[in-house]
Amino acid sequence: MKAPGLAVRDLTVVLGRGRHAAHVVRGVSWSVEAGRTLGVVGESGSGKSMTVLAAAGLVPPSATVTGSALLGGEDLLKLSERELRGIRGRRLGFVFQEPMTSLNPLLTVERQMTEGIEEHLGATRRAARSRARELLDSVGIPDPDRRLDAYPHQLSGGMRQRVMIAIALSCSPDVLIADEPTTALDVTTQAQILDIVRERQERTGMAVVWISHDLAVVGGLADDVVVMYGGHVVEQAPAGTLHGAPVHPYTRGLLGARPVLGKRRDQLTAIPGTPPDPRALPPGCVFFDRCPVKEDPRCETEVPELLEVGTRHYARTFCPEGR
Ligand SMILES: Nc1ncnc2c1ncn2[C@@H]1O[C@H](COP(=O)(O)OP(=O)(O)OP(=O)(O)O)[C@@H](O)[C@H]1O
Repeated sequence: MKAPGLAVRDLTVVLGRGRHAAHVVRGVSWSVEAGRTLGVVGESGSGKSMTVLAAAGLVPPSATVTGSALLGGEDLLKLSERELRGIRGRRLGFVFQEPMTSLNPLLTVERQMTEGIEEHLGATRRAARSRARELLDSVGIPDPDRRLDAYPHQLSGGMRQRVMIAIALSCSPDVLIADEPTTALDVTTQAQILDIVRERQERTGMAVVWISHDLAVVGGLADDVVVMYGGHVVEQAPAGTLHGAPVHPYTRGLLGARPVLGKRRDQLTAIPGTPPDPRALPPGCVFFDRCPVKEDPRCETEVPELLEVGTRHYARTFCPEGR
């Protein structure tokens, strides 16, 4: 049977209440099928992480979440915490940017890896250790037996991230959620980690949601890309379309800010200004303050809808460019 993908539908996350409520995810819909990769890009604070955390029931207690998050036919938002615990780590694997915050510094690599394998797959301690050894080997960790007995601080950053990936893959999840997993790593380790995920995906048909602030990284590995800004999806398209024919002024800005050969990152022209405060969103287009176009009288007063602008291509703007 084909493994199920993940779909979020009209997902909204509000943190806090009343006048100070922060609207951090606003009616977000996307889906990723088995064997496919969805890239989610946007600047820091655009709501990328909160969307997937909400889908997995990992939001702060002050959060109100509405909409749905379907894993196969099952709406994760309707499940109890206990049911979700059985799904996280087993059917949904997570890898975060900084493994030091996700790994427990007091437990050996072995313990952190075998816990989930024992709990979710019902393996014995011995079988779990053997599986953990295989997994470390499969993510390119040399001398896995020695690493199993190590504590996280005894490993390099790249190795810790490989351990995180091994843990995320340990129960063969239907969906891997990779939240900026390679941002802190050198380019060679980044490429190796992308390869590990891709190879696993080809073998098992796992769906992948790859979150990044870097459109160039995501463009190279995703089938489809969602661009988020101020809690909204502002553009969504197959990766090739998004790179070749972006229409939202924000996406066009992001692509302009992409590093090019021979240019250092700090020489790039970033989009001037800062993203909106989710506690005080503008009444019109969420990108209004920073938009170099804003030529439609509605830009300042009306929130544009996400409309179809091409084949499987959607944009939320009154000022589509480059068409
Ligand atoms: N635990 C929290 N408590 C309060 N506010 C939060 C919490 N986590 C995130 N936020 C806020 O929610 C908004 C969306 O954050 P989110 O982490 O989803 O953004 P992001 O696009 O993933 O950014 P980054 O790339 O920095 O992770 C931001 O304004 C952030 O400040």
